[in-house]
Amino acid sequence: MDSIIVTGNGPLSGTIPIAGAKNACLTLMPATLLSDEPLTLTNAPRLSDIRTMSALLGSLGAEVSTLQGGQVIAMSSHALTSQRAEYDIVRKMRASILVLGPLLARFGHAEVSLPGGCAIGARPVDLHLKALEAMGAQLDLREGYVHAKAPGGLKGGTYEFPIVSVGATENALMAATLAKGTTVLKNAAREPEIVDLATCLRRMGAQIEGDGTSTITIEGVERLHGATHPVVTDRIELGTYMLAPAICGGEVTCLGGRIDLLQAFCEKLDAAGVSVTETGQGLTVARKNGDIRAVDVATEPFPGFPTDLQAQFMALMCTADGTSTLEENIFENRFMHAPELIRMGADIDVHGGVATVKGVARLKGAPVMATDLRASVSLILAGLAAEGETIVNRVYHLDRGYEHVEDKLSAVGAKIERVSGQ
Ligand SMILES: CC(=O)N[C@H]1[C@@H](OP(=O)(O)OP(=O)(O)OC[C@H]2O[C@@H](n3ccc(=O)[nH]c3=O)[C@H](O)[C@@H]2O)O[C@H](CO)[C@@H](O)[C@@H]1O
Ligand SMILES: C=C(OP(=O)(O)O)C(=O)O
Repeated sequence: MDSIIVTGNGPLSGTIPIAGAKNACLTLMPATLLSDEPLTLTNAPRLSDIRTMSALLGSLGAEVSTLQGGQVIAMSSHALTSQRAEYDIVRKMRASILVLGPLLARFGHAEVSLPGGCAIGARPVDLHLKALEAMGAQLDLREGYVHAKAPGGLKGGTYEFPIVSVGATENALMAATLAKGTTVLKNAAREPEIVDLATCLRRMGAQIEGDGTSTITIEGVERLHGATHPVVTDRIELGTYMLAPAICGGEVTCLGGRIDLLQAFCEKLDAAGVSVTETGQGLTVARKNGDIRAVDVATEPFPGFPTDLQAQFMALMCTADGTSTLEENIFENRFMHAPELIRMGADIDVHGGVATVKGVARLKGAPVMATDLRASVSLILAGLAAEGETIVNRVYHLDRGYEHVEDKLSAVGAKIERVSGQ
């Protein structure tokens, strides 16, 4: 297993290119199942999760080829051989459940393994299923699989999500594009990845209105056609790299970054004493006057502060001036980075969904264990600011969501290297 070794060595300077969004690409790829014509994605990120989704689509008989080093993904589902997503692949990645809606909508039946929980929470898929049932799907859970049928096809319906779910909104949105009649999704997720999916589906001929608001209306069409679509910028990768100069000083421009992708996060950075300037190139980030102030944060669905940046923001708060509270409202177990940050000298107290962080003068390097994707990168950020060497183990979590992290950070002056394990 590979490890990443980070040695804190002062201010950073330069540019970091931000990739296309993992979480957009993972829902855009299953959209290919809705059509027998090719779907091509450009600006795709080069990540292990994307390879897992390619393998899943391949197991269904889709043709998936990657071009330009992985930045272009060309897919075709004209000769699908299976509508069954097997546990062996699904268990590797929860986003696999996103093939359910498209398969059911196009073929009238599908079997998809239930993904199971993961380190950050139980993460049920009940809302995905209820939204599909509102479109007439008949569902049966047997032997760990969802067996879904829609004899005669899905029919438009109205479904109000009891809580905001990104994945359930995506599954329902994709399914509704081929349902007969009108579907209205209420209390829908508003994340930029939902807007990106709707934009791509419209390019494929879907009729969708209201994406980006909490009510999405979809008029079903007979068939969707091929399209080429550029994946939206990864706002979580963007926010992560914006925190690098905030944590160790200097000035970094994140190429392709936009404030509207991360408004709530940028406001918290501003309150903490970090300036963010939007230019034609992207976002330029630097400390305003050297000091970082403690700032309270509560995670919320978009447009609120993203849960996927909570761990990284905690790394910043570890050496802030004062005490901050970080409230996690999306996942029940998303503070696993806290004990590892404590090993690096942080002062953090976790009670239920709230972490209280008292800023310390300096973190100290230590061997630490990555427990999930965003926890992993928070330890790297902490390592950039720490005295001495931090060794982050189990970096396979990191490779799910960050391409070439060591190259991107080295390019702005960080001392970071990957060490291959056996
Ligand atoms: C691949 C992808 O895009 N992943 C993102 C997506 O995950 P994902 O789509 O899985 O997250 P959701 O928005 O669905 O989850 C929000 C909350 O709803 C709960 N829930 C969800 C579905 C359901 O059927 N029942 C239910 O109870 C979840 O357990 C969680 O507590 O949005 C999350 C919230 O922004 C991000 O952290 C993930 O990075
Ligand atoms: C939680 C995340 O991803 P996933 O939903 O794929 O587990 C994430 O990207 O931070």
